[in-house]
Amino acid sequence: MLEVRNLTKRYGGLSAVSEVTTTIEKGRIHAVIGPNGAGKTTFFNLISGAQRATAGSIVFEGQDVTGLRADQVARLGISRTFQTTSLFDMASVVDNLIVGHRLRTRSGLLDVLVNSPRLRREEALCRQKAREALDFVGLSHVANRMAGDISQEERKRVAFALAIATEPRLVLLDEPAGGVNPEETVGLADLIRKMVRHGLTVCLVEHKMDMIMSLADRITVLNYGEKIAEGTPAEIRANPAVIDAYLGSEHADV
Ligand SMILES: Nc1ncnc2c1ncn2[C@@H]1O[C@H](COP(=O)(O)OP(=O)(O)OP(=O)(O)O)[C@@H](O)[C@H]1O
Repeated sequence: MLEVRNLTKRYGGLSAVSEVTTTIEKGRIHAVIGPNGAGKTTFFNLISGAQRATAGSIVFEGQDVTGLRADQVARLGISRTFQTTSLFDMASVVDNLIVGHRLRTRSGLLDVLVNSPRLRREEALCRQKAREALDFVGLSHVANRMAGDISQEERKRVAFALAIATEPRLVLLDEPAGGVNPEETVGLADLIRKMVRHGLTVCLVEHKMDMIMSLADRITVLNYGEKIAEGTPAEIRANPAVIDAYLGSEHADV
């Protein structure tokens, strides 16, 4: 589904991502792990079009998407979440979703000024999509709550809803279980499995090893921007290069 070849991002002398080649298979859960500063977020930024690669290529469903802008990548069917979810705290959860969705739809300023039929159609569609997405992530009951009043775990679920509201085929989740307790982590892992059952492909960055090891079909390990290992959770757990990389960091819990 996604073919990444020799992907590289350099900042002056530092390679945040260096010659990374990997394939994300359709209908799977693919995890990207690595110690702090390994290049995981930069890798996501490159795929989602938030940053431009210095070298290498990214091909999504046969189409070269290298160098496309984030909105173009989103329209082609790749969406993402961020480590921290920025919401409008004084607006309702459902309105946050509508705004998030509208940012990726097509009405221009002119449509807004003349309240065009297209705008009204899009508004109705956005509201429906927002409701569907909230229902999917199990948040219908907080739809009308102010976003500032919901829990960290519910914010994580809103992030998922924002990502799926645009009907992507590939979703990139950046630390989907960051800052939530173990019980909530299990709930979020279940939600990720549900996304895959509904036809989505998921790639995630996460520090919580228990979650990754039970959830991922395949794991790519980055260290100092380079891919040092790739395989099933069992293969990764037994890989000496991975153990070395983690022992040299604060995360010695592979
Ligand atoms: N805009 C930038 N300018 C310069 N260096 C950067 C920039 N963004 C990231 N880096 C560097 O690139 C490397 C990779 O950073 P990145 O944030 O991708 O790592 P990460 O694996 O996501 O880390 P973490 O697990 O802490 O989120 C780090 O050394 C970081 O300092």
